[in-house]
Amino acid sequence: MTILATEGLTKRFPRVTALDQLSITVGTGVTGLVGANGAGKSTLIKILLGLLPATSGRAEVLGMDAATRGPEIRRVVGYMPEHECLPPDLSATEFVVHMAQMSGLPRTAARERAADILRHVGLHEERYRPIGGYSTGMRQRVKLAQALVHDPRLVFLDEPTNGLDPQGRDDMLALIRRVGAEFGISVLVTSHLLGELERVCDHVIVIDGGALLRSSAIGEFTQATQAIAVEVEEGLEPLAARLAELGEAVAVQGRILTVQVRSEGTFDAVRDAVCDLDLHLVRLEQRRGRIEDVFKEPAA
Ligand SMILES: Nc1ncnc2c1ncn2[C@@H]1O[C@H](COP(=O)(O)OP(=O)(O)OP(=O)(O)O)[C@@H](O)[C@H]1O
Repeated sequence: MTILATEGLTKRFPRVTALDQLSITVGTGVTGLVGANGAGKSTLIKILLGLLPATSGRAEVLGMDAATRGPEIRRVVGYMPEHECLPPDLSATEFVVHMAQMSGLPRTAARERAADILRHVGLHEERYRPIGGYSTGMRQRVKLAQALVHDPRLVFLDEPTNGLDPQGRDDMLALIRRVGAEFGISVLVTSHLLGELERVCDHVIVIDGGALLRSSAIGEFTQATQAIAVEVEEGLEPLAARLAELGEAVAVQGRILTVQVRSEGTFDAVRDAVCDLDLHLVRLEQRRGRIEDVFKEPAA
């Protein structure tokens, strides 16, 4: 089922083309939107919400034209903006209750719903304290809670892991996975890091300079960008030669041999070659794809 689609979507600012003839289709589940800073991710989200007019082309969300039906779209879509937007003097509870009421819930229902959602995102006693004293991780959770409080069908999360430490990132990614899997809400989440989106997304769209670079199910993506790094005490060259003979794509970089994962058999081939040549293995690890690698791949 199509959740949103764009066709030839273009947005020109006076000095820059932020979106350039972008045509994408997004289905249910968790979809990652990846691109370097300035690639046009936030601009796309604002157009989809009906907050910014496109220069040309079309954008549709849940079957509604974003150019004319922004308020209706915003009623059923949650939005977690990238930038800091929280009132420091209010508590998380006061703020999220307010946002729930703004979306039309009566006060009692708004209070109940806010308490539930704040618990789901992992804010407990601290939800009664002013937001001004919160850590970045807590603030990101409040932003996520307000995006979910009106029980949307779809949420747009703009760089939700920004500014978080590694543990905070992992927690936020796990939360995003739960939003998609347990709450059944479709998610469009942006990041400039492909590696972190790989862990939570069903589908990934990569944009660069406002244009589509690639759109694939996550399986195809990781396969295209996966590699194994092998280090042995001695005998890296013979190992590389053996694997090349077997048809594997290998590259030696210093003490590390990189083998592209082209099929499930690649892991076995590396293991068997190391055994056959009687080499001492120091390291065998999976390399995650980096966005730079994807940028070198032709668009699918
Ligand atoms: N209101 C605006 N006026 C002029 N230029 C803008 C405006 N909004 C965005 N841009 C420009 O459009 C391009 C795309 O910006 P956008 O914020 O969509 O990128 P992004 O992929 O979300 O990156 P980031 O994560 O850094 O925000 C950038 O070159 C940006 O400077």
